[in-house]
Amino acid sequence: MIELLTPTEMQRVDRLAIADGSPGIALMERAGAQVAEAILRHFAGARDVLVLCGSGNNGGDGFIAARHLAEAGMHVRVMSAVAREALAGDAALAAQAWSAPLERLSTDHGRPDLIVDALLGAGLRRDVAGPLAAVIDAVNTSGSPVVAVDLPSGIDGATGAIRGCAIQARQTVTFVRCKPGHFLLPGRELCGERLLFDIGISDATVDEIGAGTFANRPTLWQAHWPAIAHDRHKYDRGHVGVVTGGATATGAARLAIRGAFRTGAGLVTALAPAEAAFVLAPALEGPMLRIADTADDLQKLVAERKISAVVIGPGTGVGEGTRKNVLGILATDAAVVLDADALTSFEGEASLLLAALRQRPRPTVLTPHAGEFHRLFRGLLPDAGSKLDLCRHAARQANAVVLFKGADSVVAAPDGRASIADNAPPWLATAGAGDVLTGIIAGLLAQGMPAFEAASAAVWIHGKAAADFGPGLIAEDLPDQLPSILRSFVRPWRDDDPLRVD
Ligand SMILES: NC(=O)C1=CN([C@@H]2O[C@H](COP(=O)(O)OP(=O)(O)OC[C@H]3O[C@@H](n4cnc5c(N)ncnc54)[C@H](OP(=O)(O)O)[C@@H]3O)[C@@H](O)[C@H]2O)[C@@H](O)CC1
Ligand SMILES: [K+]
Repeated sequence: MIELLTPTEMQRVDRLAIADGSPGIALMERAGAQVAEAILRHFAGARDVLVLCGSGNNGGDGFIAARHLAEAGMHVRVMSAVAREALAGDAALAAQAWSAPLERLSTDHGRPDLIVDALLGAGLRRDVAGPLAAVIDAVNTSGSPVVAVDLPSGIDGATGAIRGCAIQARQTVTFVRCKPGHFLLPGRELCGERLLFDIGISDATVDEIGAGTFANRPTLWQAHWPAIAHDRHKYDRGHVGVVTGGATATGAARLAIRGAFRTGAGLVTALAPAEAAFVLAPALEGPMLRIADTADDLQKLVAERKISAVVIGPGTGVGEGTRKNVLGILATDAAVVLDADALTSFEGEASLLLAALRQRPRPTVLTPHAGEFHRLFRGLLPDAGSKLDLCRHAARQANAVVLFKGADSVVAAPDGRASIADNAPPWLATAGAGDVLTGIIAGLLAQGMPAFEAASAAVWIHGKAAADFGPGLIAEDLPDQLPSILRSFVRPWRDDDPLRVD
């Protein structure tokens, strides 16, 4: 269930399911029943429930949930945005089955134990304003917990944006598949806890849509996890090169080095300017050190040392030197991760970078945070668009995998696939965490994992490492969290494994 469907894709799935013989009202009956079941399970103590129903099918789900909750003994009031006669289709059928009176939608809610938000779901088409906005405001200030049906009203299911104003829910009950708006901020925050229910639409029906957006979960990428065969030596496990800054700026590269090493690269080499050698040498034990003062030196080392993946950017400085080094590295056969200064050095000269990327056949991952993303791609992408849309455009333009970092990190590939992560805790926003991330990506690329999967896996592992550690995390803690996470991806043991001793 890792596909994320936009409201438009969801409507297509809906139509396919109906054409295959599941009547719309049957789907709505199951959706409404699931909402009621979730409420009975999670808000069992609620007595007075207020259900707010909109004019479309989201409201239809609300009428059905109201019926089930009343049958279960709760005291239920229903407010409707329109009169019964003004409802159409399945929503009209659902309202008919609610025999108690309908109140007119107003801000006069009292203080119910629970409010069910069935005002707007996948059919949100414009910004919320006027009386409906006043109702949403009243709900948000009422102090009553809210269960949202499908989406918190006012959240755009495709983008996670607040359209005018939106409900802050305690829990959101959605159906079939989550939507990008459940994962992208601020939508994710307004959903509260997210519950996903099956309403009888088969995976085969969802497959027909050919979704290209996925929740970033191990099931998305674990089939590509690098296998560790016992007959391999360290050279077969990939060689990561990390370009470092000068004598006073080697910390970021050292974090990347540790991330790459812990991720399982067989060899890691610091590629450092001569002035940094005496600072770096005592700080490296397993990783090696080679001197590279120019782009030529870097190219030679990559070829001679058979370096399979290079990180460049953390701490390397913004300017001509880094620009030349990046272009030199991009001309090699190594997989490349471009971060931080490697991206900012092309501000205003993105065409130079894009030209080099477009003719490059090897895997490349760009890892900008929001500031770096907008600086690099300014003027090259549409003015408006969600983080997901912009990241996809950027990946196509750059012919590279783009990882747009943040609390809702998006990874997009040039072929249109994208993943959205939701597992990064707030304390992961700490200096140097991004440097470790570049090392994890390079460590996976060096071991042969494809770029989209490697970047997505690295984001998930990075978030999990931070969540496992907990508050108080500093970037230096992240690499040491990796072994316990990676253990779960090692291939299962076999009884006939010659090296197995238990
Ligand atoms: N997919 C599934 O599998 C299933 C989906 N189901 C459910 O159906 C829901 C989708 O239903 P939907 O398409 O009828 O849209 P919905 O969210 O009710 O909104 C449309 C109404 O809102 C109105 N409206 C729009 N924007 C507005 C605004 N800014 N401010 C004010 N009004 C606004 C719009 O009015 P109009 O634009 O016509 O003026 C129209 O009347 C989905 O979220 C899920 O809950 C389940 O029942 C079964 C299985
Ligand atoms: K809703």
